[in-house]
Amino acid sequence: MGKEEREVEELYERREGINKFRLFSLRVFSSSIMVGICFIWYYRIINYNYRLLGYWIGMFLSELFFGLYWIITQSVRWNFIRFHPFKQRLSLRYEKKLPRVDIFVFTADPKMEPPTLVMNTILSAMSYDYPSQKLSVYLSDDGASEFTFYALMETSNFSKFWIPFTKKFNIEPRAPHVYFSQFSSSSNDDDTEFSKEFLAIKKLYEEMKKRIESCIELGKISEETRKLHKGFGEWNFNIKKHDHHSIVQILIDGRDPSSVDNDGNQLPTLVYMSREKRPQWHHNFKAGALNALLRVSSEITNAPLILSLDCDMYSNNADTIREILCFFMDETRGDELAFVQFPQNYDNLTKNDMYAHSPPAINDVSKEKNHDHSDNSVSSFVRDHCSNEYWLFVLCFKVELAGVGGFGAALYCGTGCFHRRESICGRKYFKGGKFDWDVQREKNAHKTIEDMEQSAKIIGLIYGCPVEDIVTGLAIQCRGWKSIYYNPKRYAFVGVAPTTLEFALVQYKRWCEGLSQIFLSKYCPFIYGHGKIKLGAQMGYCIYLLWAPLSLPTICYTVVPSLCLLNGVPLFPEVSSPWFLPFAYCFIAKSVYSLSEALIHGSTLKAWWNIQKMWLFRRTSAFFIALVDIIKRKLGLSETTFVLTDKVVTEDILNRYDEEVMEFGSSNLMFNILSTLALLNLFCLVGWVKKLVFDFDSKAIEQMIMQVLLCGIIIVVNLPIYNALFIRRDKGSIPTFVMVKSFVLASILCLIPLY
Ligand SMILES: O=c1ccn([C@@H]2O[C@H](COP(=O)(O)OP(=O)(O)O[C@H]3O[C@H](CO)[C@@H](O)[C@H](O)[C@H]3O)[C@@H](O)[C@H]2O)c(=O)[nH]1
Ligand SMILES: [Mn+2]
Repeated sequence: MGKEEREVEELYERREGINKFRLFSLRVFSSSIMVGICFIWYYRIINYNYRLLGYWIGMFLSELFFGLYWIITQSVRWNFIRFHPFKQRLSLRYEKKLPRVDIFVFTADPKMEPPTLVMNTILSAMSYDYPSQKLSVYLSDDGASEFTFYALMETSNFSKFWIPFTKKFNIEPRAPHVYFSQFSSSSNDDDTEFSKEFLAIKKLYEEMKKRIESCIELGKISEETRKLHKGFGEWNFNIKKHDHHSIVQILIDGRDPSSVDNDGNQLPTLVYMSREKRPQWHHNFKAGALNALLRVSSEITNAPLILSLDCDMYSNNADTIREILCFFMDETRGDELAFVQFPQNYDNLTKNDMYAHSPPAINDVSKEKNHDHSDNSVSSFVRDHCSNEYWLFVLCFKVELAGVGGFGAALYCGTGCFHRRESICGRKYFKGGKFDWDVQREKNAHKTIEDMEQSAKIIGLIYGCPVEDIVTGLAIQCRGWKSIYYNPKRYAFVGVAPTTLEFALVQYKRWCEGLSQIFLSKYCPFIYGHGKIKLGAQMGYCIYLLWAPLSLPTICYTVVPSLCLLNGVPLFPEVSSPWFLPFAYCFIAKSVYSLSEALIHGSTLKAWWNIQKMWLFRRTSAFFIALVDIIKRKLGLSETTFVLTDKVVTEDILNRYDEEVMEFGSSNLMFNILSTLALLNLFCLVGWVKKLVFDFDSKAIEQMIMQVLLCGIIIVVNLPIYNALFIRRDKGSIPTFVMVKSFVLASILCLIPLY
């Protein structure tokens, strides 16, 4: 048994005992919450309130929705699968037969996504620890920017130095910018071979960066530079971002024996593409770009495996391709696998992850003892019915994604995903269909670069794949394929998370909108997936697809109890009543456990708090606006948009981000909603206290205690908003007219009589 296999074995043994006990106690706990929920429903029904019919219905529907949603989220909590690749076995058995891999990188705007950022991703992709002649990197540029093309040309030259350097010294990560910022100097031993080469390559990189940046600053590319590559000729025509012909430029031809790096090794193929766009055609955003690259790459390299990456997602582990091949080439289960999705990780998170981009990850290995190494496959596949993170069910992304993965139906999330070309291009899976990794390139063997560029431009008008990432993944699964969610200890890909609250919410709004569209379309997992994927997986999908309607009960719960508090109407049982117990139990049990698990996993109290806070903000603002937009689109009043996440911000904003001060400095409608809700709750609690001072009534306190607590918690969650409204004076505070609007709105809501 090799070292890596032994390690896995040991981990399994250690967990065995704990696991059984934990599984049992988790089931008991889950059931107890379910009982609590049923009591809450029952309480609400028997306490029918005809005087406040509207509010009563609101509360009842909210509690019903929360309860049902909770059941749906349970589907993914018992069913984890851990995957373990055995790279040594792979190399021993298949080193000669490794398949070719095409890597797609997407960029859309040279201002919001600076070319140097994109080039770091490209360079990390070019230097995978994998035979270069089997690797091709494609850049799709939806910005149709000459600067991006120029940057790619510079990159193709720099890669001749960079790739051999990374491989010779086996460095990580292989994105030069990140690498140099992590290892700023090699000062201690100044004349080793490494430090000499380190300094030389660093200098080369910095020079290249300077050339690219000064060119962008200048706003044009000099005539001398333009002479260096025929590709610049494409920009001799009138090119606008959304109105231009198709551009395909092969910067490095992997077949050409003279395309070698400084050590004489073959370079990977490198291609620039900007698909044709016309104002009258819908370009379908990133999905359109992906389809265009599918067609272009099928003409040029046609590799059986595809990795798609956002421009800011650099590769953080040079072994990743070999690891996922252990799954794809697995002798027993490999043939049914369509894609392997990695989680999104970020390297610009603050200490307590202020915007809750990345909840705690699954990082332990536990399982039942039914794993099987005896089949001697190149990967091991372990079913695991619970995980430490079970309790983080205050909507922990990674638990849920891993849980859906447990049904063999991991979601395709758009980036950091390896696809089998066949499956993404629409083929159905059929049992026993053996797959040939050795697809020949002979189709193109005798073509010149020019021929290939020409034919690649005209291929494929057909939209084989539906527009959305998630829906594409679902469709693939419904064609019989399986997928894996793989979360290795060392991050495979690392990207840039939004650094302002606005962008953080805008991103969620876009996701939420797309996801709900799926639910309402013919792709609704319960209908489309019926009989094709497991019920658990259908429910797993719906955890996300139901985000938009989730906004309504949440808003109801932040508004109605508080307004009723102000008007002296009790909505919940009083403390001395036995009905108080289920409410208190559900709330406290969930919070205490999620908190303690977060702490056990090395997360901070503040980080846990930030997760709770951000989910309230997302649900009440982003998801609500998304819901409104969905309804508008259904009525034909608006169109789908894709608001790109800005990857650069001013220094001012960055400083506040590093200090974990929330950034509101914009008049986005979402901030209106957030501050209105915050003020409303403040007014209600203050109004109630005022009444109490004038007219003390201990019965009223007892009846209202739950509403007071709820209102109080909402106020505490909203502290950063009051701060941004009244105290802060920097550019990140809430603009005055947003404040005035919210103030007026909250006051009106408070003044309306309940009945
Ligand atoms: O018309 C477009 C719009 C976007 N992109 C690219 O798509 C990627 C994602 O865009 P970004 O603004 O960074 O959005 P995020 O919210 O960070 O992206 C997440 O959400 C998207 C779906 O909403 C997924 O496609 C992404 O993979 C996922 O990382 C970037 O590389 C863009 O260059 C295009 O190529 N063309
Ligand atoms: Mn992004």
